[in-house]
Amino acid sequence: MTKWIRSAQILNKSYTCQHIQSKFLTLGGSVSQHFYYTLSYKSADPHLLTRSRLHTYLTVRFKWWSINSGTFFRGSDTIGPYISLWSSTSAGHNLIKACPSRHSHTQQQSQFSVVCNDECVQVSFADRTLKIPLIWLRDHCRSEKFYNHNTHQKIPQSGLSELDLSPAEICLVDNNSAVSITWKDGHVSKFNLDWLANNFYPGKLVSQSKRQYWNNEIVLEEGLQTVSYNDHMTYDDGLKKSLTNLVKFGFCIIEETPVSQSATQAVAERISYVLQTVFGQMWTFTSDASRSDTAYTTQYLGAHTDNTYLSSPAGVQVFHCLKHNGSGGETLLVDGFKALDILRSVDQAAFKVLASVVIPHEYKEQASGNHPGYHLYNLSPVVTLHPISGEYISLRFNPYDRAPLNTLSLHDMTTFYSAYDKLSKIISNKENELRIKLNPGTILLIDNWRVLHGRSSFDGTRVVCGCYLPRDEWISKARLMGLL
Ligand SMILES: C[N+](C)(C)CCCC[C@H](N)C(=O)O
Ligand SMILES: O=C(O)CCC(=O)C(=O)O
Repeated sequence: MTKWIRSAQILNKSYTCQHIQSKFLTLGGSVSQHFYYTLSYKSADPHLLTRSRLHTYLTVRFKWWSINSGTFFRGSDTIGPYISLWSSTSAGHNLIKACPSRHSHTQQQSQFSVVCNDECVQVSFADRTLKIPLIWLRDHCRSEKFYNHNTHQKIPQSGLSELDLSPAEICLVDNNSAVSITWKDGHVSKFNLDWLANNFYPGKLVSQSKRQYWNNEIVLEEGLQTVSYNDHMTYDDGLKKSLTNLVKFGFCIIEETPVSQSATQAVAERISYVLQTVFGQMWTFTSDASRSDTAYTTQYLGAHTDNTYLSSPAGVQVFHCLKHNGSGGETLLVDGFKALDILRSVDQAAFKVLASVVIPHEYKEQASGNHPGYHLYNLSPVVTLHPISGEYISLRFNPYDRAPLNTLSLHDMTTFYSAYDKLSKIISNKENELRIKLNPGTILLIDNWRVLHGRSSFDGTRVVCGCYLPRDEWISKARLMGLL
């Protein structure tokens, strides 16, 4: 069992080297003759010491060593802009942060420190600290022995949980931009620190930082961002702007498009292939009651998301109004993630209910003509969150397509209806609703996992075409364009 020397916790106080050495001795450590010490004087971390508080400090060079095994464990003093060392003692966990001796690299480098004990490696950056379990690091080794860089696939290791994963050695390499771990079986794993920051949770909440939640006022203040058909179809920058809007607002508008289903298909296929669903690939609908759905009427449709009865709802819904010679028929849009933010702020318990209970949705249609008949049915939570970051992944909200509720206990039923009603009220609040009249030549693409859509009732002849795009495809396209 490796036990590490631990040092005094140094936070916004001034210490002399003697005090620290005595601290070491009381914690059962021993101090080598090379022991000199410089306190950190530059950091984004408000807890760390600032130059103004520093008086006379010796420079400390230290080596990590294990008391029991007696072997040197080189955590060299070139570790980042400051040095951290700790050990698990009865005194509990203390951590020292200090910048290296004057001989080390400049302070401009990103502020980080790397600390290891026998369970995890702690990487402290200026804005966050990641405690990364050693088993995770071994599992994510990117050496050619355990990872195929041509196929971007792992070469699986078995029995990780039975291995002794306390490292034989750990040190910073590649000009302190990577950490190298030598395992007891002799295998060496190297991890770029930026890669760790980007791939270990609590990870970067990229899409939340790239998303702008909106209500009516915010989105109109921002101004409706549109992209011309020509730009969308001709230039990658045009496509990138469309996808940027889709990521940021959860919808995007393409203008000056030819008024046809084929042009609508071309706009959609610039992003990904078109999904085949019970409504076909490209669909055109009007108020002829030809299908078993309210969309095929002139009635008002409250804001909802589509395909809640599918195990994976369409990622994007595309609408293009080809013709309307009457009144009404405005498209309603609501940012579902803004609505969830509002619910969470006013009633955290209700939010948690909708992120935990599972409810059924269905699509039922009798066989007729060239339709074989359908009964699509799916169980899912109203809200899906990332299990670690808490980031919103999807909102499934369609009061029209809810199937008989048979998934809740009597107690849970009351809390569910109360929570669902609260979310419904937020969604139907006009302050959260954007109304757009889709005229021929304007195509609307909606992130169906985030933004709800509906329409006001209408009269006259109204013909709308569109399609569904798969979630994974458009997200992949946005990721490849650096938008996520
Ligand atoms: C879009 N199109 C008119 C073809 C079909 C509409 C189906 C709507 C269905 N209630 C759902 O939420 O999925
Ligand atoms: O008719 C419209 O504009 C919208 C119809 C709708 O909400 C749907 O097809 O899901």
